[in-house]
Amino acid sequence: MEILSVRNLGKVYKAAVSHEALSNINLSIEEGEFVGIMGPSGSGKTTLLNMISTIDRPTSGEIRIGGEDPFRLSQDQLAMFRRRELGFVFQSFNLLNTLTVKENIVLPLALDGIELEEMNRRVEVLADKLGITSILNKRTYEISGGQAQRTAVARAMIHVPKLVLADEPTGNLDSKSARDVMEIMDRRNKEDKVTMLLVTHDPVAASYCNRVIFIKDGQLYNEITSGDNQSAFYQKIINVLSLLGGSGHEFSPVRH
Ligand SMILES: Nc1ncnc2c1ncn2[C@@H]1O[C@H](COP(=O)(O)OP(=O)(O)OP(=O)(O)O)[C@@H](O)[C@H]1O
Repeated sequence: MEILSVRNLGKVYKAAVSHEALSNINLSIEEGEFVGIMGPSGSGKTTLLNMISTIDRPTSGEIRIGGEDPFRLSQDQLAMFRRRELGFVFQSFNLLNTLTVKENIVLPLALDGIELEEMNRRVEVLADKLGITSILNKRTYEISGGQAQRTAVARAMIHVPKLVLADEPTGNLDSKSARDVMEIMDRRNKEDKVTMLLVTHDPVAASYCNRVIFIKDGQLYNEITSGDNQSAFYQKIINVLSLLGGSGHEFSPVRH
């Protein structure tokens, strides 16, 4: 089943000088896929993710998530749609530091009026899978960056969304924690069939995906799919990145 469909998508930022950040983007993501988006700085990755997240509106074209066009919904319906159908993982974790780890994770369920017992049951199962059971009652300032990101992954998945969107989820992590987080996302994708879309500069993170889509200057540039061998896929990613070019920090240092 197709979870995400993007058709002829375009985005123009209107300012004193208008800027066409994306043009004619077409892509489709099937249920259970784990897809990466890569491209040089300024190529339009965040713009694309913001529109799929429904945070920003396209200038042209169409986005459908689970068959629904979110931009046709009213403000209230859209807020509910985001809360129920999407899960978000950001580079900066976006956890509320007055709450405990557990309270952060159950927040989407609490907002939806799910009963306490059911919330506890779900959080226990997920915390066990993500290896964060022992920190559930800690405040977020008492945990490490890697633990914070695992907490954010749990929060993004607790309500079983149709699509989890991740923007540089390993951006603020050391290489060991980055791998841990990617392995956790990979396992949830494989075992629970969570559909995930990830924007990243990090070829190691991207090598966990089934498919990586490259964009350049606001247009689709190339797409590669993973075989069974993650190291070979990593090398394929590096090869496309070197063809794509780029001005600097975005493809280095290579953490391998
Ligand atoms: N709100 C905005 N107003 C005007 N131009 C914008 C706005 N947001 C982004 N842009 C421009 O659109 C282009 C794409 O930006 P975007 O942030 O999507 O790139 P990116 O690929 O995510 O870059 P990075 O990897 O550096 O985060 C850039 O040229 C950027 O300057």
